[in-house]
Amino acid sequence: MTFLALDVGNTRLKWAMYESPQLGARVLAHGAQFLENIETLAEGDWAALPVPHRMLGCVVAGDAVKRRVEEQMELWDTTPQWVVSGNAEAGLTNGYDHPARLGSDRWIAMIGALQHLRVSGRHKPCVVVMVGTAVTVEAIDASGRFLGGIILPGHGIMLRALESGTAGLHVPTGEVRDFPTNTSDALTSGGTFAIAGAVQRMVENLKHHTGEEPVVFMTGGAGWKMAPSMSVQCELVESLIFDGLLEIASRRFG
Ligand SMILES: Nc1ncnc2c1ncn2[C@@H]1O[C@H](COP(=O)(O)OP(=O)(O)O)[C@@H](O)[C@H]1O
Ligand SMILES: CC(C)(COP(=O)(O)O)[C@@H](O)C(=O)NCCC(=O)O
Ligand SMILES: [K+]
Repeated sequence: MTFLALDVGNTRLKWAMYESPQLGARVLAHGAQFLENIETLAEGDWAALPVPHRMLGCVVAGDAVKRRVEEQMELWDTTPQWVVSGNAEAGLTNGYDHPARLGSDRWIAMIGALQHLRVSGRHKPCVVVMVGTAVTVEAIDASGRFLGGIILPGHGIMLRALESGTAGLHVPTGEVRDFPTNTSDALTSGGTFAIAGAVQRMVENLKHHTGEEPVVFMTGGAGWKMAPSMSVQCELVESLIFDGLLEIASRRFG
């Protein structure tokens, strides 16, 4: 029973086709497209794929984008199913004031993180960092309760905000340096330290709250860029959202 997993963020649509909707299922094909290229999927990347029997996805890019994705899925007669954040799912409980208002990508990445903790036999609090268009940093206690999380701008938005709000900050991308001595390095290091510092703060908050050192997972399109600059130890798991989608799919369709 083939299974298509979709993660539609504010910059890119990421997809993966699996042999079955089960944890550990073999990946048959995967890819990513910028949102402006969604219309190429049915006649491009997806044209030669086997028909997915089931589909599960998350979309945080708005209803218009969701409709454009569903149009491409008309290639098959597979019903699109989109995850929404709830009160509880797959061992995770939601501490948000309005659970359904939590971004579904955040909810699913946390479910993926709990799955990683389970298979490695660790019963610990964890922090989940997603570095995409925006950056999110979530805190989960050892019982699987999502306590809360923060949202900050990603690298691109930080740079664009500074460029558009100032006269003198139109410069090429720089390097991350401890003590930047030019504008390019100052901007690149500033963005990187903002994210690394926010994660460190959340780790401290959670450690203080639970009395235990949390496990830190990081994911998202720009996760690899942040990894060398993190000030706390963290595990880079590129597939966290897909692992979460597979976990949910296993329970719903498996
Ligand atoms: N090859 C790449 N293509 C697109 N974005 C990339 C790439 N490598 C790194 N990035 C960074 O990742 C971010 C997009 O990550 P992604 O996880 O796709 O975001 P979202 O889930 O919000 O769509 C971009 O802002 C960019 O900084
Ligand atoms: C925080 C987000 C913008 C992250 O989006 P992304 O960077 O993955 O494109 C998204 O999860 C979202 O729109 N959340 C809804 C608000 C909330 O989670 O509180
Ligand atoms: K995302």
